[in-house]
Amino acid sequence: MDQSPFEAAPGPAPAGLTPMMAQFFEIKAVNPGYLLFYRMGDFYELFFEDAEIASAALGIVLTKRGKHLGEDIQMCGVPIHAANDYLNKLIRLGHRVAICEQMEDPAEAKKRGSKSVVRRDVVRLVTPGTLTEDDHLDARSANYLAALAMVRHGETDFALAWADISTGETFVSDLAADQLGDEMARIAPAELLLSDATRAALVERHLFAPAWGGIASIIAPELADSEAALPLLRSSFPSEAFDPSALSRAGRAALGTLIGYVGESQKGRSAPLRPPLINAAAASMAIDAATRSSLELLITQRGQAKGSLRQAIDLTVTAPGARLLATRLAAPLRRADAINERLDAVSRLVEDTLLRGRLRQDLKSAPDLARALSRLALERGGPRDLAAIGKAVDAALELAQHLRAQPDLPSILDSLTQTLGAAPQALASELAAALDDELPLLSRDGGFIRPGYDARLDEERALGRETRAVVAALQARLMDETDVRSLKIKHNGVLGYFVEVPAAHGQKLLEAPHRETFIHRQTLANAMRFTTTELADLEGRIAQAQGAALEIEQAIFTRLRDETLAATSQLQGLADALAELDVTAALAEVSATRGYCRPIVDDSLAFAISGGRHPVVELMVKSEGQSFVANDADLSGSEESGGGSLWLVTGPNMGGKSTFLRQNALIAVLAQMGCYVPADSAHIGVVDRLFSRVGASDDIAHGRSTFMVEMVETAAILNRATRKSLVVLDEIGRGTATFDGLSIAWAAVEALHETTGCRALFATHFHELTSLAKTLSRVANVTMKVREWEGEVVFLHEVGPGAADRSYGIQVARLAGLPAPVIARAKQVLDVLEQRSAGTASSSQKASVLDDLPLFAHQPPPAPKGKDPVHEALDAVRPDEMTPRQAIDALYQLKKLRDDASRS
Ligand SMILES: Nc1ncnc2c1ncn2[C@@H]1O[C@H](COP(=O)(O)OP(=O)(O)OP(=O)(O)O)[C@@H](O)[C@H]1O
Repeated sequence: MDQSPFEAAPGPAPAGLTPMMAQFFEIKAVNPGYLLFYRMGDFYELFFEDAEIASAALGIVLTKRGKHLGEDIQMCGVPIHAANDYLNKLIRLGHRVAICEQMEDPAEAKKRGSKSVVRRDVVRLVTPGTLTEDDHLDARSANYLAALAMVRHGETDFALAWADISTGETFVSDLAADQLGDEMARIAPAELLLSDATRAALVERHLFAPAWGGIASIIAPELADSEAALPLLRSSFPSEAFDPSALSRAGRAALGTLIGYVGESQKGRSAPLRPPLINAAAASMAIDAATRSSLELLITQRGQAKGSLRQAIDLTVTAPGARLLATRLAAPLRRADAINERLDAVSRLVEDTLLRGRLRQDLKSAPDLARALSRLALERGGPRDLAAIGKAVDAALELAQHLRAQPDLPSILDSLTQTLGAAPQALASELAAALDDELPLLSRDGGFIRPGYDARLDEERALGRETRAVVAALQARLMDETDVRSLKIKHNGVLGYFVEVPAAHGQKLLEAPHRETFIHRQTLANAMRFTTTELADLEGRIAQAQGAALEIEQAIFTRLRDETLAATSQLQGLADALAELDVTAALAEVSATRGYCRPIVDDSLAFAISGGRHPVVELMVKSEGQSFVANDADLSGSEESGGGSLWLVTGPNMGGKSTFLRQNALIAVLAQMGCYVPADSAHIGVVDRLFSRVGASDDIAHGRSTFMVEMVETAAILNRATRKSLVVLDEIGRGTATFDGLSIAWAAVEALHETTGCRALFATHFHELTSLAKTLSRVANVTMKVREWEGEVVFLHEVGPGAADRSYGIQVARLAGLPAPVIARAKQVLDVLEQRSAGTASSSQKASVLDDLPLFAHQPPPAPKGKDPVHEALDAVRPDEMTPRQAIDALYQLKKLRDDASRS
């Protein structure tokens, strides 16, 4: 884990150093934990250990530069023009970088004396959570910096503040200890700030997830002081809409930490953070980390986007739209009215294909307004960012026009129309008038202001052009005077303007009379270069005109940037509206083109899906030219009946159990994020918490076996699920001995039914469990149907009532390519085992088949039914009739019986 610059006090620089090294050490000391990119001319150079780390990480050469305390100084460097790529690589590898620039022209430094060092300072700390450049960011994902604070006494233990400084979105939420993991999984920050004390407390309470270690930055405790945070928060969010004193102490501390860190990393430039949204988490469906991973909402369990729900339904056409879609997918709503409002908007665009198409077409031309704005605010933006803002405003106005022409828009579309229609047209017109068609990335490159926009600029440019014409005239004159037809006036970065003649003519210019005019500069193999006083003078004038033009352009850029930033909050609102319209239209597109239906969402305990499909597997199966088999599910219940229903799903491996389980959980997620669902019809009572454990895997890296993981997760479900929750569980208890597993599964089903009353799907290979349907009123058995054909098993992927009588594991093993002799032997063993459990195998049969298999031969017999011997002995005890001696004997006898029983 890295330290941040807040932690260590600057140490003294070692004595006997060159002035430059002294400067290096001084700067390095105030930025511990960062690789120092030390600007030297056209390079960033790294020294000592930084150089070793960077050269290894970047695969660049490690060299030496001078000595320090008798040892070689290790050094490596990256050229300025490629620095962004290298920076990107280092950040991705988990390093943090301090960018140290030259703060003055080397000529200035020289004026102070030949030994004086160019002034340098760190202008920016680059960390995973504080990135803003497009090169460093995934356009379609948010990049959150989070800060976690803890107060020991108070109503809430923890608070989390998080922000994406590339867009300005800011949030703060009070959290109870058991919500921490869920929220961190939802937000998935790139960097987490917390104090050492907070980390220690989390570790002690087993709340510090191992994955957080890789993103944590430890900050000094002062930074997390809730009282010191108040004035900082007031000055950072002057808007009246936000009152920091309304936050909890932990909330203030978390947000204060975040703001302080952002300020420090940006070295005084202020990120355009928006007034924070408070406690937004409470409005969304709780989904814990294991459920997110099991359902593969944003990425698959292998960490890939391909195959995730997000990828399947993301038809957005803009990057901000894609980010919002991911955010909504990660946080489905839990208020029926809010969900229905979203569904109304989607529904309108599902019905109106023409409008949807037109909106999506226009949205395509809307650039990433929020990120452009953020870069401008952080003084990292260029002409292209200004142009992007102008284009986004134009697109917004166009979109508003289409929408305005529609009668009776649903409330969300109506308010989007208002916001889009109010886009600052004057600003966009100004930007369009000022900015040329082709734009450089950086304003310092100049040449981005349209001719005709600024009279003074045009004048300077004309002057530049004129002087260039004068250069051409001078070339013609010199040609005549020297009679060298091949004489040319050229320009390069080193010499500036110069006269060049082929080597054969060089001598001529070195001699009288030309040597009066031509001053020799350079001799090359086949050319000779000269200058003249007139040319030097002209060069000065050209440079001056260029400099003057650039200065005017820079001033115009600054003015346009300031005008744009003055509209920051309006533009941020506009960015939101564009993203929301994109998401709404994209969800409508998915819904309309894939045959999804609008779900009925209310506050009941309904969960009735007819013809449900898995949104991702369906695409996959169809791409292979097959059809997906739709299945119904009905887990509906009511308060009066004691809660929702529980379906026990049995069926062979590969029969489609996992797909069926997951598809129902995904349908709930889609419905509550405000999307249509892959089904013929769906009625869903809002799910407050969703739990899914399908396809549990080992967590060996963290020292937990499959079984342990499964039990920890089952415990979390049984402790946290409510009547309004949806629980989807696959094969609980399979990771341990059969009877243990069965009993745990049995008890879990009973608890879900009797205590929790949630809606649940429970897949199992323990066929014994299906008898629970006889005793528990809201438990029903369903099975994945299969057909046997010529000894082969055919999976129908169809859910029907009833329980499976066998698992077809051996058939699946054969499909998987297990060698024929192993399959044949397995069949033999299975036959005997089945007969034995049915009590029909003869002892000679058992002996002949199983003797070769010690593993099976020694399997313990099932525990005898009826009372256990300890209970029987206890029943027989008559304490009133016993002598003390007999009582002691009886006690010893009981202990022995107990020990015997536990051994057998
Ligand atoms: N409803 C369906 N329609 C068409 N194909 C399906 C359907 N359900 C599942 N499949 C196909 O069957 C494969 C196996 O499904 P799934 O993983 O759900 O089986 P399973 O019963 O959970 O198996 P296991 O118990 O081994 O985990 C899927 O990858 C998919 O290709």
